[in-house]
Amino acid sequence: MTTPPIDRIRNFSIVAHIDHGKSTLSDRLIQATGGLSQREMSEQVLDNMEIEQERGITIKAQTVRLNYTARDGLDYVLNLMDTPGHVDFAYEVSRSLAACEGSILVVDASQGVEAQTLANVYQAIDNNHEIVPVLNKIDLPAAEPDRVKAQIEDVIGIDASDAVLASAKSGLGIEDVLEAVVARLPAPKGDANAPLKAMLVDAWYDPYLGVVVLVRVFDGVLKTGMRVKMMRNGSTHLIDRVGVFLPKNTPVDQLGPGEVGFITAQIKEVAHAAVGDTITDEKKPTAEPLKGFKEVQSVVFCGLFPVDAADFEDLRAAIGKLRLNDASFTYEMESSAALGFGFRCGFLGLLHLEIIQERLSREFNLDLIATAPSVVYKIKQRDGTEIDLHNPADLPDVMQIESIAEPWIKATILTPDEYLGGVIKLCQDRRGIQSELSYVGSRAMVVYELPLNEVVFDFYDRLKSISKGYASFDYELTDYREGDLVKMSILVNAEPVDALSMLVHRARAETRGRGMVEKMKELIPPHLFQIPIQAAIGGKIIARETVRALRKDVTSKCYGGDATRKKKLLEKQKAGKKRMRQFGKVEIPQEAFIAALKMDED
Ligand SMILES: Nc1nc2c(ncn2[C@@H]2O[C@H](COP(=O)(O)OP(=O)(O)OP(=O)(O)O)[C@@H](O)[C@H]2O)c(=O)[nH]1
Repeated sequence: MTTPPIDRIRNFSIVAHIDHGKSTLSDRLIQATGGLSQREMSEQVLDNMEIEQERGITIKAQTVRLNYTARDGLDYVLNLMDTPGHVDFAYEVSRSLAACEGSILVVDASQGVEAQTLANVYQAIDNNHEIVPVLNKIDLPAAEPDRVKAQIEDVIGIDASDAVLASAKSGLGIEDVLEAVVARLPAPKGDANAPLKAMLVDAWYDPYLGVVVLVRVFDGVLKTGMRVKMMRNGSTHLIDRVGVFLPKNTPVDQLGPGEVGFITAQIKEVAHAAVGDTITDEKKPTAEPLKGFKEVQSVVFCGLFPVDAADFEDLRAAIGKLRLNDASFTYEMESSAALGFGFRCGFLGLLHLEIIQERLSREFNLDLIATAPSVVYKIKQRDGTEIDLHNPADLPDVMQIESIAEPWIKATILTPDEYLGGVIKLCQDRRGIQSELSYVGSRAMVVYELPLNEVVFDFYDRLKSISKGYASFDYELTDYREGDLVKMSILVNAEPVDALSMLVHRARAETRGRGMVEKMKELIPPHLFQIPIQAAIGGKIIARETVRALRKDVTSKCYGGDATRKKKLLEKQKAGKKRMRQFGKVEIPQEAFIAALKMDED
């Protein structure tokens, strides 16, 4: 395969809200350009991780090279860069966008513009992208292309008069999309004779190829046998393979300016290939790296402990494996008085946390207890030092603390008008400060400043239930603000359960404390003695419930002497016990840890 002339290359990504049809459209584009047979089409190609398919969301950016003969009779190479749709992976989105010259904006013609559409399309505009709006799902009776066109112009401020009408499902308008990419998106620019300058767009571990690095070449040429240097960490590597995805990986001789493809270079760990880094020729390096490299930082932390302490080594191995393929996930060992040995893990956001947790239990068969998710607090101490606190259990003595600051976000929520009241109440309850309220057709758009701490627990679930699933939500971190934050402990039978301690705002402590002890009361089974459950700030009890004493004997239900039935019940009880945790004299079921953190606030 030879290098295409640069003016016949188009690099583009697709930005869309979840469910508006990005994956279906991508598959159609691949099919229409001959990359896939009908049979291969039956499985969506770009979303290839099991959880991605189940949840229908895209996590890792992938890319495909499409060979397209346009209506002008010329052959083009179109590189479609897939981007993750969720805010947790915003940095990966921004790198993918920086590797392209244009975007297709997919909007569901029956739904219209959503919060994530806005966030993603503004990012594309910031990257100077030319944007082709595509109204998808026009096969639906509820499709209103004219209204949605007007909405795109109103809200986003881009010309939508020549938006492409398409149905990724029926295949309608797919060729128009390809023609629009060729005609309306600019070709890349670059100098083949300049020193190599390529962007590391993504990296992942492949069981056959090892660490695979997705690159976009800006200047110069990448070839097998070259020694390259990662400009940021200074490491050098011998390139042993250069290729493109068609979508199957296919070797090529070289990648020139404007091209997108992959390399392998016997890199040991994905963590050694930092997204956003500049790759150059070791012998003839470029003078300046590409700008905008950013270290990805964990935003949400939580502890993960095996339910059965004997599984600790398995957990260590599983976490190590996941980390091989996900450099944005961090961990270190942690020990808890209540839960024994486990790991303190850092995530990009809540969805990322849930995905990792789910993979650990599903792919590695581990029963885990997750502690309350926590954000990173900045603590100023009286002696003038500052610390970043990842774990509420490590909070220094109050006497040493000068102030505590917490991260705040700017949240954009779009909701049908009838749920606006509920949405506003939720934001107010979570210490939100309203900064904008406007209408986009019949939908309201509210922008709130919110403490991230109030969002990490169950904000998203609450928002979905208040709006019957119709509200959409997006956020970005803005700043750190000092707050009146206190550490709340939960005591079960007078013993603090460290895994449940958390920092809360003083004004919210009582509500949250009461919610937690009520939930715990429902979930802790009666024992032979009564069990007080308390929430406390320092020595002060702010909420209390009691689990009444009861003799628990499951076999009392079977009168008569059926010995096998009795034995079965006892076995069941034993299996149930394995999912319990012993705290002093009290056993707490695993679900209680998660449920205690979810609040009903109606
Ligand atoms: N009626 C109709 N349904 C469509 C069309 N395109 C996609 N869908 C359906 O809409 C749903 C979402 O489509 P996806 O392609 O998975 O959406 P997505 O935007 O990739 O979602 P993420 O991967 O989460 O970003 C699926 O059930 C599709 O079958 C279309 O043109 N018409």
